[in-house]
Amino acid sequence: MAGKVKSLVLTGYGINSEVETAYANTLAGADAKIVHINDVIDGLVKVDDYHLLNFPGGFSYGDDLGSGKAFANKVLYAKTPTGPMIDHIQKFIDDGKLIIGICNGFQILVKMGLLPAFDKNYTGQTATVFYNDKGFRDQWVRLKVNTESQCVFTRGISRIDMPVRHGEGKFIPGSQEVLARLWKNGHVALQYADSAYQPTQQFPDNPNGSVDAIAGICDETGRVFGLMPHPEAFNHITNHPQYTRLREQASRKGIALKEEGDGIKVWRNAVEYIEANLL
Ligand SMILES: NC(=O)CC[C@H](N)C(=O)O
Repeated sequence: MAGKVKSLVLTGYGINSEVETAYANTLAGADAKIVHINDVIDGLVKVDDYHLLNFPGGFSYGDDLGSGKAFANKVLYAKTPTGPMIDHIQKFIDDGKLIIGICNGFQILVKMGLLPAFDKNYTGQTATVFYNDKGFRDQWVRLKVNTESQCVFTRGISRIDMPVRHGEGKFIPGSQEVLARLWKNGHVALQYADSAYQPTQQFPDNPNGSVDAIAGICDETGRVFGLMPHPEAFNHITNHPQYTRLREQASRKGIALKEEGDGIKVWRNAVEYIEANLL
């Protein structure tokens, strides 16, 4: 293995999860750097120098114009000294690199048109993430992973728990055709699930009313991934609301509970992929 996985965590006005997201990257073995989007636009930092690009959660630009919309437009229309920022992102994807968008980051990717993306066409919005059916939600959710999906970040995971904290997480594809293609092409990666880890439309297991209980999707390469729940917020087993029960169950069985939270697996998968394919 030559060198270390380099991960860029974008921040900007109103983003609030960049430190946790960088920490998750670090736990998974990446070298993470938090960078303000304006430093990328000014050419002080080049996305090209990194392998993994993180769009973290938050309330960018106060959620004005709809969550993520202003930040998305900034990425779409900003010019760096070496050309439009979006061209650098397109090159990043073409070079086989990885992008993850979490919560506000997912909203940004959707509103930029990076997700959903078909036929490697990353322009034009084909879905939205709209107001939750029942207002802002701050809770843990169970997620069923679509093991048929090519998503690199969810490899080897069949179910996972994570918290959500958002008011605009209702994923709505722009048409039935978009929804059908998401399923047919293995783009649906995560669905909100009930206690048997079956996908559900029932509140609060499905916290926002997302169509087909969709909580996360990827593109056709499996290297661009976005999700509403926060994997970075499950970095240690004690984050889990059932932690004491899990600890008792484990001690009854005489097994040691592993310390690391399941959310870190998402970045471990990314790091493993980059080490195998890009270093
Ligand atoms: N935690 C977040 O990233 C929140 C996203 C967005 N501000 C919303 O409320 O929907």
